Formats: sequence, structure tokens, C-alpha cells
Amino acid sequence: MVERRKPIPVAEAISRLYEYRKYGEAEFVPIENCFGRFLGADIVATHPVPPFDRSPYDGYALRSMDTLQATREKPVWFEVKGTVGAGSVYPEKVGPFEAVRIMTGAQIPSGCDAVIMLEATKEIEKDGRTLMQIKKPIQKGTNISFAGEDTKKGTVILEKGTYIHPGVTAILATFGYQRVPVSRKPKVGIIATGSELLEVDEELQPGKIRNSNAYMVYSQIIRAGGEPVYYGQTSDNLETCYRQVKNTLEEVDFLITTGGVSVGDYDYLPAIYERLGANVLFNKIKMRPGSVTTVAELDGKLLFGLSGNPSACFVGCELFVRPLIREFLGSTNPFLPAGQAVLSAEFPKPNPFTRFVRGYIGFEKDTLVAKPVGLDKSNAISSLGAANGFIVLQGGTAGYKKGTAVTVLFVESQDGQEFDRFIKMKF
Ligand SMILES: Nc1nc2c(c(=O)[nH]1)N[C@H]1C(S)=C(S)[C@@H](COP(=O)(O)OP(=O)(O)OC[C@H]3O[C@@H](n4cnc5c(N)ncnc54)[C@H](O)[C@@H]3O)O[C@H]1N2
Ligand code: MOO
Ligand SMILES: [Mg+2]
Repeated sequence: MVERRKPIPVAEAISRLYEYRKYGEAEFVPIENCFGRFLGADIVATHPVPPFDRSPYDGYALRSMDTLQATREKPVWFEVKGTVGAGSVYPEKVGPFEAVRIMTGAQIPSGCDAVIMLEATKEIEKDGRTLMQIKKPIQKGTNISFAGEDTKKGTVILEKGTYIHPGVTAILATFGYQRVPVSRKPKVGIIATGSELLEVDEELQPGKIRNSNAYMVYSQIIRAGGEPVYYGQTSDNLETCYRQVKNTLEEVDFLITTGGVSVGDYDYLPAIYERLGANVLFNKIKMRPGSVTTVAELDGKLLFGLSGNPSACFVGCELFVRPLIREFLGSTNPFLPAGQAVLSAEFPKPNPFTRFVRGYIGFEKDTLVAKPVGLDKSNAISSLGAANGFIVLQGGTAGYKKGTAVTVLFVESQDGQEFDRFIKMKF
């Protein structure tokens, strides 16, 4: 008899899964290799930035009080006592009506409290002395970047779990992190199941197809921040498949299988979960594609049974695997970021289950528009090429008209949102 499965809402599936979230641990990498990783610790400013009062311009440092009488008609003259460039410290205290030529980034000499830009001055040589003239007063503090104005010492400037992009790297370098604490990447095992599967370099044969899921998921794991390990493909044979899953499980933090999770004669994953003694969290979700997505847990370790159908596999990976990988990396917003866009084409199919339509989300003039791309079927691959997100069409609706405001999820983005916000979205 065919097993009857009870479909549960997407938010419920995510909530059950989220109970098993865990954080990995931190490790160190050289700063050159930190791009794309997630911080494994809070980063505290170890000194103020800038560390000293400095000039943001090329100009003259002086005492503002000496400029108060300066007018166009009666300019004030200063004696230029020397020059200081970035990296040097002017050794003497600057006195009344004295100035020091100062370059951008140089420390403000002692005694000075303002900088006038070169363009606003005139310099002359007279009797072996260098003089500089200014024609209007400047206020105390003008053109000074004060110590700590950017960052105060002791501030938590970056939080654990932050995605490291080039701007983050600049901060790490500023504070001397030659070795950067990053979260260890979870090792995510991939096994593709199916007797019909050929490897990528094999010629097509009757009844067979090339295994696209394994490589798609491999890339999705990297994009999510994990470390994929491909354990190959197995034929639809219970014994082989069981052994492969059991052995692999010991070596990884998460295990993904593709295919074999439905109710067919050769869909062995349900039997494998049973034999392993794994606790199946759900095996039917009110969503399309990916309704058969199954997640089981064994001693706290998650086994993601993604659908064999490529589009369903893709959606399942983004909705269920990505957040658990990001959680492992310490991210506080591990779920796909969402937005509102205008549907650019009619979507006439009724939606008994919530649909995650592969779409291209982009601007047309200044409106964010969501365009369904390719064939909207769970076994389609054509839609995956052009898609940069999902158009979420709620279950229980009779189709959508062009111009309707819809929720979209951005799969290419490194942003994210927290669990509470994500599950409150109408799935
Ligand atoms: N009687 C029912 N039949 C099906 C149901 C159902 O509820 N009752 N669910 C359908 C849905 S929905 C989906 S989705 C699929 C899920 O199938 P499985 O996850 O069991 O996957 P397979 O049967 O192994 O394969 C399905 C399909 O995908 C192709 N495939 C598999 N692996 C790969 C791969 N690595 N790369 C590319 N393509 C792959 C495979 O050849 C099949 O065409 O079940 C429906 N059936
Ligand atoms: O799980 Mo199937 O992907 O709903 O189409
Ligand atoms: Mg099947």
C-alpha cells in the first residue's frame, strides 16, 4: 500500500528543522583567505580610529586663534617652520603665528588646532624665511580628523557571524588581524541516488540522464558558506545506498541526498531512515516544487533528503539547507532575504500549495519586478539558469494577475533575515 503522507506548512517544517541548529567552532585563517567566510568571534576595536588627530587635507597646521583678525584687505602672515608628511611626527610645539606645512594623513603638530587647505593660502620666500598668508579666520578644529571620530577604542565593531566582504577585511586589517577568527565551514556530504544517473563526463545512454543535482547542490553549499564533499552517486539499491549513507554520515556535519524520497518502488530513503533509526522531522511539505523534501535527524545530525527533481532539489536546498549552514557559521540572519516586487506576467496556475517560482528579480525603471523564468515544473532545469530568486505565491490561491505585489526571496544575496521574521512571512 502506498504510504499516505500528511503535508505540513513550510513555516512548520522550518520550525521543526530549526530545533536542530548548531554552531560549529572558530578557526583562524590568514587575512588573504578570509573573503567569503563568516567571523568566528566579535571584533573589538583595539585602538581608536584614527589613532591620532590628523589632517584630512594637504595644507598648513596652525593655531586658529592667530587667524581671527585675517581679512581680504588685511591678511595675516605666518612663518612656515617646516613640513610634515603622513607617517612622520613634527617634533616641535608650534607657537604664535607659526605654521607647519602638513600633508593628508599626517599627525597634527602639537600646539595646532586647525588646518587651512593649500588652495586658500599663498606662500612666499622673504629674507630667507618662508611665509604664508591667509585672508580669513578659521575656527578651532577646522579640517582635523579627531582621534576616535571614526571608531572608539573598545567598540564591538563587527559581530561574530558577520559575512566577510572586502569592507570587513579593511576593518580586520586596520586592527592588525593577520590571522582572522572565522567560523569553521560545515562539511556537507552529498550523495546522489538513482540508477538512471550518469556522471558529467559520460555519453548519454537510453533511459539515462546526467547527474546535475550533485553539482548544483555542490555550488549551492559553497554559496551558503559550507564545504561540500561529493561522495558520488549510488544506484537505486537499498543495501548499497544504506551503507553509503551510514558511512558518510560519520564523516560530515550534514548529509544531503538527492532523489529517492518519494513513494516509488525504488525510493529507498524512507527505508534507510528507518534502518538507521533516524527521526524523520517531516516528509511532505505544502510547497511546490519540493513537496517531498524530507529531513531526518540522527543523534542531532541532520540528513536532508532533497527531491531528485532538479528544480525541487534547488528550492529545497535554499529553503532548508542554507539556513542551517549559515547558523553553523554563526550568522544571526541565516534565512533568505525577502522583498516585495511586482509580478511582470500573469501566473494562471492555481496554487493548492505555496509555490516557489524560479524567477528573475530586477529593476524595470525604478520598480522591482519579478519575472517567472523557464518552465515552471519540478523536473525543469531551464528555469534554473535565469533565476536569481523565488517568487512566493501563496497556497490556496487561484493564480496571480500581472501587476500583483508578490514576496520574493533573493537567492544570490549574501544578506539574510532571522528565523522569527522569516517564518512570519505568509507561506
Ligand atoms: N505517486 C507519486 N509519485 C510522485 C510523487 C508523489 O507524491 N506520489 N511525488 C512527485 C514529486 S512532487 C517529486 S518532486 C518526485 C520526487 O522524486 P524523488 O525525490 O523520489 O526522486 P527520484 O524518484 O529519484 O527522481 C525524480 C526525478 O528526478 C530525476 N533525478 C534524480 N536524481 C537526479 C540527479 N542527481 N540529477 C538530475 N536529475 C535527477 C530522476 O531521473 C527523476 O526524473 O516524485 C514525484 N512522484
Ligand atoms: O516535490 Mo515535488 O517537487 O512538489 O514537485
Ligand atoms: Mg522517486
